[in-house]
Amino acid sequence: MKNIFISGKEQDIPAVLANKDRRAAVQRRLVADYPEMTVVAAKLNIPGPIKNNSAIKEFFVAGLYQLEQQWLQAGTAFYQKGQWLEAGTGPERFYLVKAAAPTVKKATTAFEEATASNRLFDLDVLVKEGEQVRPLSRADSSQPARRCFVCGRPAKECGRSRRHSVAKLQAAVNELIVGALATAHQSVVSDRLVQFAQRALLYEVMAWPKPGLVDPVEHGAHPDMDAFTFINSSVALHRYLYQAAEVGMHASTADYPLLFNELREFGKVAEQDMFVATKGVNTHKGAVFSLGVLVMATAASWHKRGRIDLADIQSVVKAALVDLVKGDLKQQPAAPNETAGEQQYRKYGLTGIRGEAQAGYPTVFRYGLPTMLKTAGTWNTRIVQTLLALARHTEDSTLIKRAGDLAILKWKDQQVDQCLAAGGVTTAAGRALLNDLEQEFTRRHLSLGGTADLVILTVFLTIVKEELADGLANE
Ligand SMILES: CC(C)(COP(=O)(O)OP(=O)(O)OC[C@H]1O[C@@H](n2cnc3c(N)ncnc32)[C@H](O[C@H]2O[C@H](COP(=O)(O)OP(=O)(O)OP(=O)(O)O)[C@@H](O)[C@H]2O)[C@@H]1O)[C@@H](O)C(=O)NCCC(=O)NCCS
Ligand SMILES: Nc1ncnc2[nH]cnc12
Repeated sequence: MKNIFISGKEQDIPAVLANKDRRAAVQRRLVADYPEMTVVAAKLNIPGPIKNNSAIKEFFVAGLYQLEQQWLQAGTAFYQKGQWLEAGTGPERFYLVKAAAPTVKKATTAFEEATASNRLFDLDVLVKEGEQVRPLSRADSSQPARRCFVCGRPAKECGRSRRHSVAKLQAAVNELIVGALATAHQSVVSDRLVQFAQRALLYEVMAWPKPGLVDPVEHGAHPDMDAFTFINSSVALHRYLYQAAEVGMHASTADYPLLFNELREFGKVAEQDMFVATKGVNTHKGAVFSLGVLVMATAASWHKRGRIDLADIQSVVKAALVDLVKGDLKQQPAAPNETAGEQQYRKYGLTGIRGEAQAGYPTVFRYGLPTMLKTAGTWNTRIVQTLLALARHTEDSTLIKRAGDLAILKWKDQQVDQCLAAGGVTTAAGRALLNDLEQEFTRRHLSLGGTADLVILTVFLTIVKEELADGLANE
């Protein structure tokens, strides 16, 4: 296990005593200046000479975030009134809370007792007694005394008798902080994956020109939606994307097909959320499925490896979807509300999005990602160039459905080849061809809806690689 105590500046007794005086002065001033509020002084009990470093500071801030959530949820008004995060003597923060001191004390004690690592917090609730300011004790409100985080006996007993060596105390604190930070990192990574996924949804619709797709300039191939419909849809998927990240992040089993079944139930609700947000228009049906799968797989892979590894993310997808085609698509007579994907499987044997997904999105990994990673310039340039690369290699079931004929794939490939040969979006000649093609798709009511989903997945993985790969390694 990592040892957090290898860094940090050792403190001597005079430094600790001087800090105690400084704290007492601040507390006296706050209590005098804000008589209508209760003052809370937050610090940590860190035994030994090292009392602050980046891990200790991060632990302190993450813990107090939980305390603040607790107050917010209880409807308790509060605000911060100064903090010393960098102090060598340990991080400290002061709060003003709009509630009676005994009520605040109950809440802070509950926080200190909520988890093993929260026992390291020392939250003083200050009251005025005559001219003196003193912290309320747990005994004042008949609450159980603080317990030692090494042996569970009353902490005062262990402290007075110096029952445990500094090395032993530090080892216990180390274990608590390392464990708590690993949990905090999980929720930071989940939050970031959700942000990346929503950025991917929004970046894709922003890029222009995109033949057969909605962009901010034109949406002739999709008259029932525009860029604003996509904003509504992307925002509505927030809760689902977080659920997808959490399913992967807390995977207690490598039974990935089971995780996929769990995700799919959330996905069905998300699809309904999307239809409510778009007033019945299908903006992101394919993306709900595919982006949910990738967010879950990225979280599960990070949880397993403690770092970002694109090849491993792909193998988690393959493991999770191992039975998708067999389970979803069966050769059977046409059903009344058959989807385009089901119909194309029955008529042509095409496995569509399910086949692509089950194989671990090979089109994204083989064509999308390499193009996006090597294309320089703005996101617009990278996305449109990637759209072309993906379109060239995708059997887009939305395109086939709109054309009603498989021959459309050959025509699409020829058009894309011409654009790419002219440099795609990176040259004036390529852009002219792209503009013409956008008009042609509109005129013929053709769509590249399935390819758009693969663009979204590629943007997501690119952001994961470029913004998460080097940060937040889960040590
Ligand atoms: C597995 C599902 C995706 C379900 O598939 P389903 O059988 O319901 O539908 P499919 O027809 O197979 O395709 C679904 C969407 O997948 C996208 N897609 C198609 N081909 C590919 C491909 N090769 N690679 C990647 N993605 C692909 C495509 O989505 C885009 O197109 C949408 C616009 O198309 P459309 O709705 O047809 O709209 P219009 O053409 O405008 O309609 P008309 O005007 O003609 O009426 C756009 O939204 C893009 O996203 C396909 O649409 C999954 O949904 C599923 O499992 N469903 C079952 C329920 C469930 O479990 N849901 C939860 C999922 S976690
Ligand atoms: N920009 C877009 N236009 C049409 N369908 C899409 N599905 C996902 N993105 C899309």
